Amino acid sequence: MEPRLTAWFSEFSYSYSGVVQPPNPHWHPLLAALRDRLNDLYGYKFNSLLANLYRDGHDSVDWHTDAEPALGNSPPIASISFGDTRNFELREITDIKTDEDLTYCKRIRVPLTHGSLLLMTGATQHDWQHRVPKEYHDRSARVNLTFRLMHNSS
Ligand SMILES: O=C(O)CCC(=O)C(=O)O
Ligand SMILES: [Fe+2]
Repeated sequence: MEPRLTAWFSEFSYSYSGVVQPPNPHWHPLLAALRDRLNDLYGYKFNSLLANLYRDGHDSVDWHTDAEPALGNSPPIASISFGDTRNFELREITDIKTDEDLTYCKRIRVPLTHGSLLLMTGATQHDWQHRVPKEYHDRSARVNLTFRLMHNSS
């Protein structure tokens, strides 16, 4: 699923892909300021953050949806990137069940550059999977902040 390093900030715990992140309410002031700014801008109530460090081009996260029950239906996720550019890929999984069928599904590739903000809302987590694939070119470190809205402890 991933080689990458992660840190979790939330009053709630978070379980995904067999990983359990315990509650960690010790927000760094800069991260809390970013969270509050996003909430002011978009009217969401982001209360949690999964921070990801891709150390180089060998770090990655495989195809997944962020559809944990504690995120509720149609979860909003705001993703801010710093450091080296990495490709963020989406593939549509509507009505598709097998890996074989996924060969010909609709795909989108977005290079996420330093300072970029990507918002995933609506049915994105229901209808699409996403990943950050390994790169075969040299890549230096990239930090990605995914702000999430947890409804209860999972
Ligand atoms: O690194 C990214 O841009 C995406 C990270 C991601 O999908 C996740 O942490 O759930
Ligand atoms: Fe994700």
